[in-house]
Amino acid sequence: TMIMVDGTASHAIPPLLYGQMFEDINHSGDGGIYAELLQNRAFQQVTPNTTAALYAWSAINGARINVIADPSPISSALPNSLQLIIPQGTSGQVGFGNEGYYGIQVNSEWTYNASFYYKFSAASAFDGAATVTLQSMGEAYATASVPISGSQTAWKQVAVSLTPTSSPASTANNFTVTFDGSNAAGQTIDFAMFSLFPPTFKDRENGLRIDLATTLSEMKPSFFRLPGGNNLGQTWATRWQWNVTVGPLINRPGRMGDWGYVNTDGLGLLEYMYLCEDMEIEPIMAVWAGYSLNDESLPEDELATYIQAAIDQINFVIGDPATNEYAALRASLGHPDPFRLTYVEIGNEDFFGSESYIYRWKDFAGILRAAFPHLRFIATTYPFNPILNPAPELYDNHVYSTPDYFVENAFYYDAYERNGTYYFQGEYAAISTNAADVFGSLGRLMYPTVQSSVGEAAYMIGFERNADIVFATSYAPLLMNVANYQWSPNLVAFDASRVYPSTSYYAQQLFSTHRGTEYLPSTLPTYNGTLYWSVTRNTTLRTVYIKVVNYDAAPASMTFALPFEVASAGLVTVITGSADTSNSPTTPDAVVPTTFKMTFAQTFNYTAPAYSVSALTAYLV
Ligand SMILES: O=S(=O)(O)O[C@H]1C[C@H](O)[C@@H](O)[C@@H]1CO
Repeated sequence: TMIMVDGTASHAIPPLLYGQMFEDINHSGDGGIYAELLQNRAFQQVTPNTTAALYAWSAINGARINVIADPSPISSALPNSLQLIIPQGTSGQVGFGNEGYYGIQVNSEWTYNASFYYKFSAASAFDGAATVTLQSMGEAYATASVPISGSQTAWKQVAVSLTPTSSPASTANNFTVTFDGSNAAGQTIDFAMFSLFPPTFKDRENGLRIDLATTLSEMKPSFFRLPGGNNLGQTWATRWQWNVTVGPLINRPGRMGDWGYVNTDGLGLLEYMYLCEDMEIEPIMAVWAGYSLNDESLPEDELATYIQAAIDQINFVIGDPATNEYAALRASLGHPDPFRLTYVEIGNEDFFGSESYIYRWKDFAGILRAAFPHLRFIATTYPFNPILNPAPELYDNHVYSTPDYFVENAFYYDAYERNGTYYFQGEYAAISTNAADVFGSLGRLMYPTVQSSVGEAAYMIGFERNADIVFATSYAPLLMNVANYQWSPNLVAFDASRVYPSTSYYAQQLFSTHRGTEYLPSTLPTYNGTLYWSVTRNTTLRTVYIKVVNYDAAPASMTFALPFEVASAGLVTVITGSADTSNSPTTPDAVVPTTFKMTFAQTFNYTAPAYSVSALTAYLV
């Protein structure tokens, strides 16, 4: 294949072309990137006096534990507490433990911060101590003692640091709080708001798990879509409410997320903004827009409260503390300066509720555009279907399908009308090999495969060729706790101690780290073929990037004819492997990018391996 490259750029590569879509699905947040190690730490959204309320907690050595609706709760947001009764006649260490989110990594290089609140519902003469440990099967890796006084009838927070003496390979460890049964016999003690944190990304308080945040950061994304796809809330009752996700953790009630588990909202709006700030990326932030399942959306005359909530949410992020109370709240929480924000999404996948979106978009976009004229608002129905007023400048397209679909549709955006509308490919992934049952189980992928990642890459070549109208793209979903997930495949899998970047993660990383600032037209790939390429240039770095995608089972020989000179010394980074290969916990590095030196000339040859994604880097002379 002979490819002629044009030296005149046709369009810029927009700054946000590659980024990340986040929502708390598959324990992406709680039990994932949010670094809290204890599951069900505050008994949020559980029914007292049930076994389920004790999820992840267990009694030790004869203790009796129960989640109660506390008559004097730690806060109105956290009505439940854990009541411990130490029966008469017990001896040894008696108390309770937490198993974490399917394990707890114990690392002797880390100092852990543990804390909890306690009170005695009735004053007692008890004057002793709680032993706090990180342990497995009775072997304590870290131990600390906390004075506990029976005179403490009001809630009191206690904190200890734990430094393990070894790093067990297994993550089957527990956080425990116990008492010496002999001298604590007969005591009843209430507990609330437990927390156990390891060191965090950029040392941020209430922050992020370092290995996961680092992996995401190393993909060099430019944006972070939050707080969700579906987890924005598909019903009024379960909607995400920004204002109850900020401030002290004991004031955050949490909510039942859209994926079947309680969201603590410890990863709240301010934490999301710090994530963006610490990863030097900008948010694409959604506001809940009155959508309900089965199109039982809020009627137009009930929207005002939620439009105001959206205004307040935006002001919390970018408002002036001198003039806006929610911006002042941000300042009081330690961040007086506004955060970066350009893009605000109105709802999520409102094509499921497009009839009501006609008025919901009209009112949300109309009022928010007037309130924030410099922000850009994204519609989430199908483009121009239905027709919306005011006309959206931006649409968020989502597509999940087979690897073949992405190859067959590599020219999807070439056919789009250029009419001043720009597109966010906010969610896409090859999720199944079975076109007849994409969302079902037949052919569904557990992890991305070389074939699915190469298929996606063909589609991504189309993003660059059409970056005059495609301004942002992100694979979805981003994260998956392999111990408890609701959706597969995902970009990055993880367990309690390890991160497993997928073949699609490496493809995303390859495109994102070889972006260029402008697109150079070239001979068009064959429509519905197996070989795709794009040429971009970074005028500042004086580099030329050529991405090549070969979806064929055979290598592809190519000749590129450049209209300018390049240095002979260049590089090529390749991702390749057999079609069905995945990176997984059992084969974490089955496919990783490899980089080679490559000799360039104004006309040069390149052979793309079978099933491969390549990024060639040449240097202008
Ligand atoms: O069942 S779907 O609608 O396909 O769910 C998808 C679309 C939604 O925005 C996101 O939350 C979810 C997984 O990424």
